[in-house]
Amino acid sequence: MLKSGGHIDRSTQVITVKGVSKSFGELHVLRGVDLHLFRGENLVVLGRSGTGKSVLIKLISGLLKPDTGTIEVLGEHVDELDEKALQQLRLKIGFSFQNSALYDSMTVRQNLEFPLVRNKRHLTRAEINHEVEDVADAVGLLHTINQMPSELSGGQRKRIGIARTLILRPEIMLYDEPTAGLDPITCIEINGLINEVQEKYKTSSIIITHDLACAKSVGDRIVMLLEGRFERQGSFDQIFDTEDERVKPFHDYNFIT
Ligand SMILES: Nc1ncnc2c1ncn2[C@@H]1O[C@H](COP(=O)(O)OP(=O)(O)OP(=O)(O)O)[C@@H](O)[C@H]1O
Repeated sequence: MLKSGGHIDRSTQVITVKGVSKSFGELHVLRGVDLHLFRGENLVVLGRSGTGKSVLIKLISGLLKPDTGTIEVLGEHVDELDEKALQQLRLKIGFSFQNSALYDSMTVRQNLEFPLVRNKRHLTRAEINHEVEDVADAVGLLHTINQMPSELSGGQRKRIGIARTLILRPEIMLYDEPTAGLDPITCIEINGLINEVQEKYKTSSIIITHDLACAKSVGDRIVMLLEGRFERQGSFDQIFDTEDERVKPFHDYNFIT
């Protein structure tokens, strides 16, 4: 299904990265990158392994500081915030990371309510139950709520991980390799879920991936990180309509038609 893009507010940028460089010793990972995310948009960041996609996410969430440049998230200059202000800002950002595992000793319900109990202490038990059931339903797994994570499939665990992130109603979602390690059918389901989340929760998202099927399915716009810079941006077809020898093998390798 083609995305309409009708939900995107192009007059508001929820993330603005300007002239950001980041090196580790002699390794120049990002070399003056500019990037923006519009409100309501799904932006895919494509790049080969080791090109700096995770570094970019860490810079946006204030876990790393840039060597040069500025990063604005929801109107705040991330690189100027102290730890307390950063923590407040991070509550508005949902992180779906590859290693954001569920707690094995807790039920699905307990996993989902954990962020609420920790961050929204004024909520009543009834309100917590309502929120938990709402997000479990949104990811299509209300029926698993009393199960243990070990009883779920890999795709179901991923969905519950996303639901746990959604429970704090983040304005921004950052997905790091959402389809990594999943079979093709489950990948399609997760891509569908990312689009449903965008619509239902009005999130603005950055999706980091090297899965082109994922990029094609979820991306309203795609940027490609090449040699420390965003060399290409546009729709999926625009990105790959090139004779650039650094881009073509990427496409061929993924066998996307
Ligand atoms: N804290 C750090 N200290 C030193 N080097 C780092 C640090 N963080 C990242 N790097 C290096 O920066 C480069 C980019 O890393 P990054 O994790 O962003 O890659 P990536 O594009 O996310 O790759 P992958 O798709 O494999 O996860 C790598 O060479 C990595 O070793």
